[in-house]
Amino acid sequence: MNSPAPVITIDGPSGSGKGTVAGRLATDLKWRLLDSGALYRLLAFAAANHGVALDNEPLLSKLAAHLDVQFVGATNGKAASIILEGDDVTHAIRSEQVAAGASTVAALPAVRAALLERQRAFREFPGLVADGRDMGTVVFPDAPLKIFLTASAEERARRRYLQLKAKGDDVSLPRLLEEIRARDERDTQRAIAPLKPAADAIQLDSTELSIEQVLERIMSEIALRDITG
Ligand SMILES: Nc1ncnc2c1ncn2[C@@H]1O[C@H](COP(=O)(O)OP(=O)(O)OP(=O)(O)O)[C@@H](O)[C@H]1O
Ligand SMILES: Nc1ccn([C@H]2C[C@H](O)[C@@H](COP(=O)(O)O)O2)c(=O)n1
Repeated sequence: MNSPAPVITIDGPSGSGKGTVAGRLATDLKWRLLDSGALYRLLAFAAANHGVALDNEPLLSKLAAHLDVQFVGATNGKAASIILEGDDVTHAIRSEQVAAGASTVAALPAVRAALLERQRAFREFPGLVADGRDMGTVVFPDAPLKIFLTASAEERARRRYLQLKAKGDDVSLPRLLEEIRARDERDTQRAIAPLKPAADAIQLDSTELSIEQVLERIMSEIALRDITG
């Protein structure tokens, strides 16, 4: 039997650097990228547009199954733009408000079930880098390399603060820390597919590491396992 395309999963809490590292890896390896958080963000955003409450599980799961979304320019690396129902929402889905909504709808089992196959469909040769919360535990349990990337909540809030400030947003560091802690709590405590390292994941604390150092560590794990697409 032919082996499926290899997958490198990168899971971890908000602000640990998953998206940045996954995007860089996908670009360097020339593999596809799955930003699974974007799907939950898109669903929360679409729910607000359609006036669907964030606890209406039957309607949200229908919306998730029929989400009209295109990742434009997403052959590898990050999608250049994300189009939802014809509108460019690339930047709009990145707010902390949408993130909180995403974390809320993500706790609903029917929503996760509706998005499962859509995520698995990203797996194509030469390979896939998948970033999220349950990539290694639920979506791609057979991935040959699983990374669980963490950093202290204070460092993650500081990174988010710098990121939003650079975009010109008016932000408060204590408020961001509070939001990060609330999201950590929701993502780790939910009953279904909670944020946790897979038993065979490599745990990497990036609090005191640069992005380049994180990438070097992951590249050495790829070489060690002889992973090729
Ligand atoms: N090791 C690092 N050192 C310093 N800054 C970092 C590091 N890793 C990521 N960053 C910066 O932190 C910010 C958040 O990173 P990123 O968006 O990749 O996190 P994330 O884990 O994907 O978060 P989320 O789950 O909320 O999308 C970005 O501005 C990124 O450049
Ligand atoms: N695999 C995933 C990806 C994301 N989520 C939820 C939980 C997050 O707080 C939220 C936004 O994700 P982000 O874009 O910040 O990575 O979406 C999840 O439950 N499972």
